[in-house]
Amino acid sequence: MAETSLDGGDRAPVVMGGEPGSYARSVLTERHPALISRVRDAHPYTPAQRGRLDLLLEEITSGKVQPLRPEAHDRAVWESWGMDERTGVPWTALPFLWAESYFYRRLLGAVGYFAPGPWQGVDPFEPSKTSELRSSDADEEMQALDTVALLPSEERDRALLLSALWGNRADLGFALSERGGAPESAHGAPGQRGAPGGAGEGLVADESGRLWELLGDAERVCFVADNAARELLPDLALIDLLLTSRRVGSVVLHVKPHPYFVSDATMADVLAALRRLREAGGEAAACGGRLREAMRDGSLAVRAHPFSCAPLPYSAMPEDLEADFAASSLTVLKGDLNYRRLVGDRWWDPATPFAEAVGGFPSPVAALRTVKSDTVTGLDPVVAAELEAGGIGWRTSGRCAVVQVAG
Ligand SMILES: O=P(O)(O)OC[C@H]1O[C@](O)(CO)[C@@H](O)[C@@H]1O
Repeated sequence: MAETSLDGGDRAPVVMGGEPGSYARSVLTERHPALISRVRDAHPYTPAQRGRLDLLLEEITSGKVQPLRPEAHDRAVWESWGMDERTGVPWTALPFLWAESYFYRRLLGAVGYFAPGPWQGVDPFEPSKTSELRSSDADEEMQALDTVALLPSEERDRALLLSALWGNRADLGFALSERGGAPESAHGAPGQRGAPGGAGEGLVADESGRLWELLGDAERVCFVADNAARELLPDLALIDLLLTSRRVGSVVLHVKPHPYFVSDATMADVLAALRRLREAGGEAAACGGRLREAMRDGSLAVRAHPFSCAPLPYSAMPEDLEADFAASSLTVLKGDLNYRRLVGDRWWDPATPFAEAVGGFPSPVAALRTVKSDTVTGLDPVVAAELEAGGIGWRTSGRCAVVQVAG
């Protein structure tokens, strides 16, 4: 099957993996091989596991896409997500989103994540997630919650929102790319992160006023998480704010059913983050304790839907997931990948209105995202022109962020 960037009718062209010199191509041809080397060293994998990682490396660098094994538990699902049509195609001839997503599925297969046996369920990215969770930066951020708790409510709320927003720069996959930004510089004190400063940096679209309005009336909120550790900690603090001070009745936290895109949060990561909060003392511990109670009484539920790891846009979501979002007053989507799936991973003109690009979602939806890939919408035309005048590097530096709302 030969796919082209124009598949999908009159919408903007799909971001393909192979465009020479593109960011997408660098992810597929540089970052993914680097990631395989890193995973090789993450755990004392057996010769068989290392052999499968080597084969995967060969396949993604010089081979063609291979299908999942016939006995794979999710083979039928991947067939329905387009695996058969793409089998035998060079990796760089695929849509970027599909290629990335399938790569992570194959990586887990190579280390035996799904197969019965001692390695089943062992997260290849756990060592890096854990070291980030235990870092002194994470300590400082949790201590900062003591100060934030003393702020007047409006300032406190904005500080927690911005903290969750810029927490999205703490993305371990992103850190592997030389062309990506430097996550370690992403974290100032909460409340001071609205504008890192300088050209091509900071909050380039801010519809947080509308977001707070929607939250004011919200009974139930779906919060679709992105990364674990240093992103999940401030996300949990924001969820705690919604459940306590903002009086949202219930929050459904969506996480990934298995490790994905290096640092994406799973249920195990939620539990690790809750433990870390509770061990931190002060306001962080109080927050962790409240969230633990909220999970126990059901006001905070966690879901891990298979479609959360699908290589497809949200417009293709199954009915049960759609019903979950539709039952919410608001869905908050964190991060770059969720953004790409929300508007479609396309070369939008960045001044295309966000709601037009979303095109329809079962509930009002808000995106909290630092910009780490080429898909951007909803910018003021003047801001977009200024950013584009400096080249397209701003789209992948992680130094710009957006808070955008549709519905
Ligand atoms: O963790 P986030 O914000 O979803 O970012 C992940 C992003 O990293 C990349 O893998 C590379 O930028 C993108 O493909 C993806 O959108």
